[in-house]
Amino acid sequence: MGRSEELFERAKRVIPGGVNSPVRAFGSVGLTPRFISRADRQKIYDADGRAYTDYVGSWGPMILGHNHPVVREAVERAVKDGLSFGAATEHEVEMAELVCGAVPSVELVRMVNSGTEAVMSAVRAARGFTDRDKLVKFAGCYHGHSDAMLVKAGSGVMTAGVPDSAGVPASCARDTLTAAYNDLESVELLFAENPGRIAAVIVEPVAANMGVVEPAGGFLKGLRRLCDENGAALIFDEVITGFRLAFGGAQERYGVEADLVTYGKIIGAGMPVGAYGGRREIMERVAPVGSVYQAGTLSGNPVAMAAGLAQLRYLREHPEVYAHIESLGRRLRAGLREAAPGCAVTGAGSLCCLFFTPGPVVDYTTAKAADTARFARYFRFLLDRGIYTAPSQFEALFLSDAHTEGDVDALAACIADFFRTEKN
Ligand SMILES: Cc1ncc(COP(=O)(O)O)c(C=O)c1O
Ligand SMILES: N[C@H](C=O)CCC(=O)O
Repeated sequence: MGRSEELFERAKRVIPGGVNSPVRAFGSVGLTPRFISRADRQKIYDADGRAYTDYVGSWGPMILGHNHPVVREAVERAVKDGLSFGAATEHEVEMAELVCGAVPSVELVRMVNSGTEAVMSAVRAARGFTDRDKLVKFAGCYHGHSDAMLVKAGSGVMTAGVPDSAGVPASCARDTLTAAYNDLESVELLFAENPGRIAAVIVEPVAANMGVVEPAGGFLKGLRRLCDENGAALIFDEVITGFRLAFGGAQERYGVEADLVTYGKIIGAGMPVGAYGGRREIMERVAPVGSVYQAGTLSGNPVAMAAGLAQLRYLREHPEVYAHIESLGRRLRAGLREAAPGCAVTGAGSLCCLFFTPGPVVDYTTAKAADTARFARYFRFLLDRGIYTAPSQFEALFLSDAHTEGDVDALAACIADFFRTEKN
């Protein structure tokens, strides 16, 4: 038995399913999860000392690659001053100034500890501002695990066999309405059926939790128009896309401004951080200015802020990072189209996905058509050859500045081998 197997057996005795987040359990690919002991640049190393080229990047935060010296040194400096004060710090001011300076629609921003918290709080702010209860989300989009968001959710929920999660009271889910991604008519219909009752429409501007699904031309602008016409707030969940698809995120890339935006992952550089922000008049409803209550003992933690600030400053000062990961994304998608005949290849910038269905994949239903048993065989083939990708069809493949053209060519070549092996 290898060390990962041993650790998994121990873990299962004391942690539900042996993991602290379900997708990590490798359940949908029928394997024992690898326990990771360290990571550097584009490589991660498991407890048995095996090296893998990593295309998960901690699910997005590691846009510069693992263990980047600029981030590591900032953390080391911050740690020397103490781990947490439960009081305001200069780091938080700098972080807020940086985010507001990067994203025109964000006039005020509040730091929290995860993407889940960011979304939950943004939704509360939208409800407080509009004095309405209902919310529109899209099937297959994932916005963390707060009760109201576990309705037709993406990510691990798509493979868990509990599409809407047990334990969510019907009263919490009742106000969550679901529309189809890339289908403006389905949103129009919900507005028509619920006049004056919808507080917000929340969307992943590029859906990256049902595999990767790009917004069709006009979809995001159409959502902007529908929200304006109906007095609802438009919330972009940029937990994955923020500071990844451009420094100003999906809003910059697609030229659409949201009323509220949520962040996580990259702004924490690997530390547990989230944030929500947006128009001043909405964010001024948040306590202590307004009556929408939201708080956090560790929010704006100095060590986490130091890590996030170091990464964001580096990104702001090195636009060539975006040029590099964009070009890697294009190269990988081209390689996959050649390597994987009959499969849909999707993505935007440094997010990519290979769907085991011919596609086109445009929403939850078409994503769900993927052959997950075949995906599991593909995943195992890659893992055996030292390539670590997300252990589920319904996740993204993340590229970082540490990846090279050689890495993505090797990945495409390995996938081509898988397809050849399958034929024989
Ligand atoms: C788009 C999106 N929103 C929200 C979340 C929730 O973030 P967290 O896992 O940090 O709570 C995630 C990822 O998990 C995500 O991908
Ligand atoms: N899709 C999720 C985040 O983006 C995967 C991370 C997790 O659930 O552990």
